[in-house]
Amino acid sequence: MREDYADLVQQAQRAAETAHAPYSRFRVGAALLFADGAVVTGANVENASYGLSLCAETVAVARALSEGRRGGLVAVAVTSPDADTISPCGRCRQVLNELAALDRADPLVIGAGEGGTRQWRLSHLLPDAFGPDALSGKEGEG
Ligand SMILES: O=c1ccn([C@H]2C[C@H](O)[C@@H](CO)O2)c(=O)[nH]1
Repeated sequence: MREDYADLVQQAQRAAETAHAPYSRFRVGAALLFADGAVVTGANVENASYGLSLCAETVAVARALSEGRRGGLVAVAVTSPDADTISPCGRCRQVLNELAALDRADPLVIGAGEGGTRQWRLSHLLPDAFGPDALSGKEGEG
Protein backbone atom coordinates (compact mmCIF):
# COMPACT_ATOMS: atom_id res chain seq x y z
CA MET A 1 0.00 0.00 0.00
CA ARG A 2 1.29 3.46 -0.77
CA GLU A 3 2.39 5.41 2.27
CA ASP A 4 -0.37 8.02 1.95
CA TYR A 5 -3.02 5.31 1.98
CA ALA A 6 -1.43 3.73 5.06
CA ASP A 7 -1.92 7.11 6.71
CA LEU A 8 -5.51 7.24 5.45
CA VAL A 9 -6.18 3.80 6.91
CA GLN A 10 -4.72 4.97 10.20
CA GLN A 11 -7.12 7.92 10.20
CA ALA A 12 -10.01 5.54 9.57
CA GLN A 13 -8.79 3.37 12.46
CA ARG A 14 -8.73 6.39 14.73
CA ALA A 15 -12.23 7.37 13.62
CA ALA A 16 -13.51 3.88 14.44
CA GLU A 17 -12.56 4.49 18.06
CA THR A 18 -15.27 7.17 18.19
CA ALA A 19 -18.02 4.88 16.90
CA HIS A 20 -21.32 4.88 18.74
CA ALA A 21 -22.10 1.19 18.30
CA PRO A 22 -23.59 -0.10 21.57
CA TYR A 23 -26.05 -2.41 19.78
CA SER A 24 -23.94 -4.26 17.23
CA ARG A 25 -20.64 -3.67 19.02
CA PHE A 26 -19.22 -3.49 15.50
CA ARG A 27 -17.21 -0.29 15.20
CA VAL A 28 -16.39 1.11 11.79
CA GLY A 29 -14.26 4.06 10.73
CA ALA A 30 -14.08 5.72 7.33
CA ALA A 31 -11.64 8.30 6.00
CA LEU A 32 -12.13 10.21 2.76
CA LEU A 33 -9.06 11.65 1.02
CA PHE A 34 -9.55 14.67 -1.24
CA ALA A 35 -7.38 15.99 -4.04
CA ASP A 36 -6.29 18.97 -1.93
CA GLY A 37 -4.94 16.58 0.70
CA ALA A 38 -7.80 17.07 3.15
CA VAL A 39 -9.16 14.06 4.99
CA VAL A 40 -12.71 13.85 6.33
CA THR A 41 -13.52 10.99 8.68
CA GLY A 42 -16.63 9.37 10.07
CA ALA A 43 -17.63 6.57 12.41
CA ASN A 44 -20.84 4.59 12.58
CA VAL A 45 -23.58 6.09 14.71
CA GLU A 46 -26.19 3.61 15.85
CA ASN A 47 -29.64 4.33 17.18
CA ALA A 48 -31.90 2.60 19.72
CA SER A 49 -34.28 2.32 16.79
CA TYR A 50 -31.83 0.01 15.04
CA GLY A 51 -32.83 0.78 11.46
CA LEU A 52 -31.93 4.44 11.89
CA SER A 53 -28.25 3.68 12.37
CA LEU A 54 -25.75 5.46 10.17
CA CYS A 55 -22.71 3.79 8.66
CA ALA A 56 -19.25 5.32 9.01
CA GLU A 57 -18.99 6.04 5.28
CA THR A 58 -22.35 7.81 5.30
CA VAL A 59 -21.33 9.98 8.23
CA ALA A 60 -18.06 10.89 6.49
CA VAL A 61 -19.82 11.78 3.22
CA ALA A 62 -22.39 13.89 5.07
CA ARG A 63 -19.61 15.70 6.90
CA ALA A 64 -17.74 16.36 3.66
CA LEU A 65 -20.81 17.65 1.82
CA SER A 66 -21.84 19.81 4.77
CA GLU A 67 -18.33 21.30 4.80
CA GLY A 68 -19.03 22.38 1.24
CA ARG A 69 -17.04 19.74 -0.63
CA ARG A 70 -18.47 19.03 -4.05
CA GLY A 71 -15.86 16.74 -5.59
CA GLY A 72 -12.20 15.83 -5.51
CA LEU A 73 -12.71 12.49 -3.80
CA VAL A 74 -9.56 10.45 -4.41
CA ALA A 75 -9.72 7.53 -1.98
CA VAL A 76 -11.84 6.08 0.79
CA ALA A 77 -10.49 3.89 3.59
CA VAL A 78 -12.87 1.77 5.63
CA THR A 79 -11.87 -0.34 8.58
CA SER A 80 -13.24 -2.05 11.67
CA PRO A 81 -11.31 -3.21 14.73
CA ASP A 82 -14.05 -5.81 15.13
CA ALA A 83 -13.56 -7.62 11.83
CA ASP A 84 -10.70 -9.14 9.88
CA THR A 85 -11.71 -7.25 6.80
CA ILE A 86 -14.54 -5.09 5.55
CA SER A 87 -16.06 -3.79 2.37
CA PRO A 88 -18.66 -1.02 2.26
CA CYS A 89 -22.30 -2.03 2.48
CA GLY A 90 -24.55 -1.43 -0.51
CA ARG A 91 -26.13 1.73 0.85
CA CYS A 92 -22.68 3.19 1.55
CA ARG A 93 -21.60 2.49 -2.02
CA GLN A 94 -24.55 4.51 -3.25
CA VAL A 95 -23.86 7.32 -0.78
CA LEU A 96 -20.17 7.42 -1.78
CA ASN A 97 -21.22 7.55 -5.41
CA GLU A 98 -23.26 10.70 -4.76
CA LEU A 99 -20.10 12.58 -3.78
CA ALA A 100 -17.86 10.91 -6.36
CA ALA A 101 -20.22 11.50 -9.25
CA LEU A 102 -20.35 15.25 -8.67
CA ASP A 103 -17.06 15.57 -10.56
CA ARG A 104 -17.10 12.15 -12.24
CA ALA A 105 -14.47 10.76 -9.89
CA ASP A 106 -13.93 7.04 -9.46
CA PRO A 107 -12.23 6.87 -6.07
CA LEU A 108 -10.16 4.01 -4.80
CA VAL A 109 -11.95 2.19 -1.98
CA ILE A 110 -9.66 0.51 0.54
CA GLY A 111 -11.06 -2.10 2.89
CA ALA A 112 -8.42 -2.60 5.55
CA GLY A 113 -8.12 -5.03 8.42
CA GLU A 114 -5.89 -7.46 10.21
CA GLY A 115 -6.96 -10.09 7.69
CA GLY A 116 -5.62 -8.06 4.79
CA THR A 117 -6.30 -5.03 2.70
CA ARG A 118 -8.40 -5.02 -0.44
CA GLN A 119 -8.73 -2.24 -2.96
CA TRP A 120 -11.34 -1.61 -5.56
CA ARG A 121 -12.52 1.28 -7.68
CA LEU A 122 -15.95 2.48 -6.62
CA SER A 123 -17.19 1.70 -10.14
CA HIS A 124 -16.26 -1.94 -9.50
CA LEU A 125 -18.25 -2.04 -6.27
CA LEU A 126 -21.20 -0.23 -7.81
CA PRO A 127 -21.30 -0.77 -11.57
CA ASP A 128 -23.80 1.16 -13.68
CA ALA A 129 -24.58 3.34 -10.68
CA PHE A 130 -27.67 5.46 -10.41
CA GLY A 131 -26.35 8.95 -9.82
CA PRO A 132 -26.92 12.67 -10.22
CA ASP A 133 -26.64 12.37 -14.01
CA ALA A 134 -29.88 10.42 -14.13
CA LEU A 135 -31.68 13.48 -12.80
CA SER A 136 -29.82 16.13 -14.78
CA GLY A 137 -32.14 18.85 -15.90
CA LYS A 138 -34.71 17.82 -13.32
CA GLU A 139 -33.05 19.11 -10.18
CA GLY A 140 -32.12 22.56 -8.94
CA GLU A 141 -28.87 23.65 -7.36
CA GLY A 142 -28.69 22.03 -3.95
O1 LIG B 1 -19.98 -0.52 5.39
C1 LIG B 1 -20.41 -0.56 6.56
C2 LIG B 1 -21.08 -1.68 7.09
C3 LIG B 1 -21.56 -1.61 8.37
N1 LIG B 1 -21.37 -0.49 9.12
C4 LIG B 1 -21.91 -0.41 10.48
C5 LIG B 1 -23.42 -0.32 10.56
C6 LIG B 1 -23.71 -0.87 11.92
O2 LIG B 1 -23.57 0.20 12.88
C7 LIG B 1 -22.59 -1.87 12.16
C8 LIG B 1 -23.03 -3.32 11.99
O3 LIG B 1 -23.63 -3.50 10.74
O4 LIG B 1 -21.58 -1.58 11.20
C9 LIG B 1 -20.68 0.60 8.64
O5 LIG B 1 -20.49 1.60 9.33
N2 LIG B 1 -20.23 0.52 7.37
